[in-house]
Amino acid sequence: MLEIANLIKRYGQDEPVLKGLDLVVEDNSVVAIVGASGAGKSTMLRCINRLVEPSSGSIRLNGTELVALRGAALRRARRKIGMVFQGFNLIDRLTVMENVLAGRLGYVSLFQAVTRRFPAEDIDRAFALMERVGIAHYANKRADELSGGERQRVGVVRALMQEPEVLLADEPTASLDPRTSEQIMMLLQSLASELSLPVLINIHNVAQAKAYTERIVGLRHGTMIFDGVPAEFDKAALEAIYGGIEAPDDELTAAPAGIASGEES
Ligand SMILES: Nc1ncnc2c1ncn2[C@@H]1O[C@H](COP(=O)(O)OP(=O)(O)OP(=O)(O)O)[C@@H](O)[C@H]1O
Repeated sequence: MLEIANLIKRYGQDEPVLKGLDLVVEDNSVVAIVGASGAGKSTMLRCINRLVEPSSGSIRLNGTELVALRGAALRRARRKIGMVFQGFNLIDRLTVMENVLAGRLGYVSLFQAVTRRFPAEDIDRAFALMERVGIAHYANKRADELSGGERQRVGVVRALMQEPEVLLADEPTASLDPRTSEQIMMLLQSLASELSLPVLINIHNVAQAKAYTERIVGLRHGTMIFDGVPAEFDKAALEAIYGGIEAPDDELTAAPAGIASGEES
């Protein structure tokens, strides 16, 4: 379970970008974080994995306070936080398997990492996860030979190799076509329940947030102004969050293509 309490982040002397956020995400729960550009979505995710230092507040992951951690304790805690990125963040010249095994770097010795002698159980786990998301047959392909959707699956598997206790996805579908985006959202949704993980997804596409998550959190200028189930996310909520500027009307109604067939990949 992820528990965020009174999280404040101020960059320099500027007005806080996060103004006292409270959010509890249970295991097995997929939450979409929506909000206009600059609302603080990325800052929130980055505070959780401590790529950004919170100014104050508390972030607890399964009881461990992350905000207080330093040095080796912080490195150990970071292993438990899986991250999926908009741009995939793969190493192009390495194979799929090598990229996936990078998720184990926090667990193996420097010698094992440099000589790429990963334990057999890591290789087994890598194959099992690649099989699960449908990329096992690409294990020896270079990452830059894959399509965007395949690359994002590699990114997801790499995050899962960390044996994370929470999965954070920052605009994971923004570089993908609509159909592939839906497949990745469905995958994240299924993995949350299969692995009993809390999953937080920053996402601009409100229709996808509504279709593939069970809870939507809306940020505006660093304050949470909506927290509810997709059915409650109506035009008024959209207006409140985006100020009527950014999201067109059909954001709420666009029917994702994959839903009708229930397909995932
Ligand atoms: N390193 C930084 N230093 C100073 N200000 C920053 C820094 N990172 C983000 N900000 C500011 O914090 C605010 C929130 O940014 P953030 O990236 O968290 O928003 P966002 O909701 O993720 O936006 P987007 O949807 O465009 O990614 C913005 O005003 C941004 O300019």
